Amino acid sequence: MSKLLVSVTSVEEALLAMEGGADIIDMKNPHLGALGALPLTVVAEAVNAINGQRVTSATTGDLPMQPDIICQAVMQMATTGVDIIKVGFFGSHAENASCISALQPLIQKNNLHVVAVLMADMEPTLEVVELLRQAGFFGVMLDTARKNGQTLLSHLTINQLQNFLYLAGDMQTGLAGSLAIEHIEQLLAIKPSYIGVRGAVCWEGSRIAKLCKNRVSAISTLLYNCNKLVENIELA
Ligand SMILES: O=C[C@H](O)COP(=O)(O)O
Repeated sequence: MSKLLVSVTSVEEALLAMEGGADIIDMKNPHLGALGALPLTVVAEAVNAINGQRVTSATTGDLPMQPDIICQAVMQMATTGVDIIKVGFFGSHAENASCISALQPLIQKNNLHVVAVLMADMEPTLEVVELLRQAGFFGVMLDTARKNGQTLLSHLTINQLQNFLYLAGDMQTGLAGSLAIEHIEQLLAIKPSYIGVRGAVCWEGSRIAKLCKNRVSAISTLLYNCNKLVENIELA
């Protein structure tokens, strides 16, 4: 069963997303980029408001791929009590690899659940997925760095996405990148752990507009029905 991750910008939106049926409440500031970070105080308040009723995650920002900067951002975000910390990998393979090596001991020592976000529109190398697995990352997801009307599926085919999920092995997997309601069915057929959305659940489909609870409910219901369909096809 694939789950629904919804990115929110405030405590108010976190509660609306939960009421609308989101499984993972993801704290993010879309005004500051693809993975813009919210202030730690806002993340901590939202985590308290959700109070264990849903899994929470938060992004550390569109940061330069420098190990000290990335490690510091992760440790700061960990102080909020959020369940999952999402780190964007925006660099070359070598830069990404050095940040993964630096994060490995932090993840192990502090038992952190870190999800790496790879950018489908920045030609990520698939070798990085194996490095993440070996370093003890909790998960890996694909998103798009440029929110310019193109979607995840403008950059990768379903077969390429399926290969990505296969390479992730037992890590959690997420697919995102300006996804809309019409993408859900084909993506659920390849069974990622979760689908991530922001723009699709905001007024007028704009990721910087306010979150709309009815849109969250619509996608959540669609996800439920598609999951059931996939299950029934497998049983038949
Ligand atoms: O983590 C998921 C994202 O917030 C996706 O944002 P988007 O749907 O606006 O590309």
